[in-house]
Amino acid sequence: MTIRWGLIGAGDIANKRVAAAIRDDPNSRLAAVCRRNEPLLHRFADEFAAPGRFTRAELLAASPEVDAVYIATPVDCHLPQTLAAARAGKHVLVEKPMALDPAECQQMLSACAEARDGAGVTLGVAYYRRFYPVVQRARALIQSGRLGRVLSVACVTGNPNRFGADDWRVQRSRGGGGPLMDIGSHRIDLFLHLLGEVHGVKASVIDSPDYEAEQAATLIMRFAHGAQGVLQCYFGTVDAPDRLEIIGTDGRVVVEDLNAGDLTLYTAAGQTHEAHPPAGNLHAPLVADFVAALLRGRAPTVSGQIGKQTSDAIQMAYEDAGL
Ligand SMILES: NC(=O)C1=CN([C@@H]2O[C@H](COP(=O)(O)OP(=O)(O)OC[C@H]3O[C@@H](n4cnc5c(N)ncnc54)[C@H](OP(=O)(O)O)[C@@H]3O)[C@@H](O)[C@H]2O)C=CC1
Ligand SMILES: O=C1CO[C@H](CO)[C@@H](O)[C@@H]1O
Repeated sequence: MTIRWGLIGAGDIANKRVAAAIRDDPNSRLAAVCRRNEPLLHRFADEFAAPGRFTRAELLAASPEVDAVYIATPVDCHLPQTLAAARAGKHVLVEKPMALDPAECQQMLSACAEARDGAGVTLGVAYYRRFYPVVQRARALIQSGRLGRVLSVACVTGNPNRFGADDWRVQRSRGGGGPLMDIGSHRIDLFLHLLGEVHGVKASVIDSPDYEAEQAATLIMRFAHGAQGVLQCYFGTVDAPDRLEIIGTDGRVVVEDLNAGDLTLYTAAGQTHEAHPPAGNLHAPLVADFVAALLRGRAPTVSGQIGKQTSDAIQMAYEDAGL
């Protein structure tokens, strides 16, 4: 069976990765695209050979030619567009962060559970970093006991863009926050994947002189087995740091650049280097996993419930920082 996708949002990430991931997936077809700018809509739909073209998300969602909707719009659109898709009985894979706050995530979960007269539709969130080979290797090292008792996982991330106040990513009403929402969210999902449930969050933020959202955020999180997660995230850095370090009582793992995938393992026996680069389009395993979930009747790896846990942690952080 082939999943006929409707893609809502045809901007940066749709153009760079999402449409190609759908086009290249053997069990998927890009059936329709939606954005409000009509000339750009046709240009995008022509490039990816999508027959259906819509300027209103609810019309795409209602199309009988669409089985599942991929939402790649600014964060404030995720809730209304998920509700429209769920009401039309369509499965939803939504970009990260899942929504502006946990209350919105809950509305999305409820709408998807109640869809199709209570039978429900599948909801997934695009935290694709779980599929990185280097992340899978780091998780296996933790689970094998090779690192001993894990004391902490730390991530540093930055985006060098100098965002202006008119960019949705730095407007609380449109992006929900700044770097914590935009790039910190990916790393919180990694912490959840590596360490389990979050038990508490302490946070501090630095305001930006140029826009409403924070420019920097530092979080210390407590996880289920007592380990801590330490997250630093920034907008306006000189380059794009993307570092992971795991410290255990018997071993330490350093991944200088998660997108490159080189891992160094330090143990009492010395250090070893391993290469686990991601293969091709980073969104391809995410789309393949969601399609497999639909075809096999299982939950996607990053379900809506899992995606909401990151939003819960972000809300705890903003509250602790007094925002
Ligand atoms: N997973 C990842 O690594 C990445 C994820 N993202 C996430 O993807 C999402 C989109 O980001 P990005 O592509 O950078 O954003 P852009 O601003 O580049 O693109 C947004 C797109 O959404 C469309 N859009 C906006 N409002 C509506 C609406 N009401 N109805 C239909 N279409 C609309 C815009 O077109 P128009 O104005 O014509 O409607 C545009 O095509 C965000 O959640 C972001 O966090 C982004 C980058 C990387
Ligand atoms: O990983 C990413 C790359 O940068 C983008 C812009 O800050 C993010 O939205 C995205 O999640």
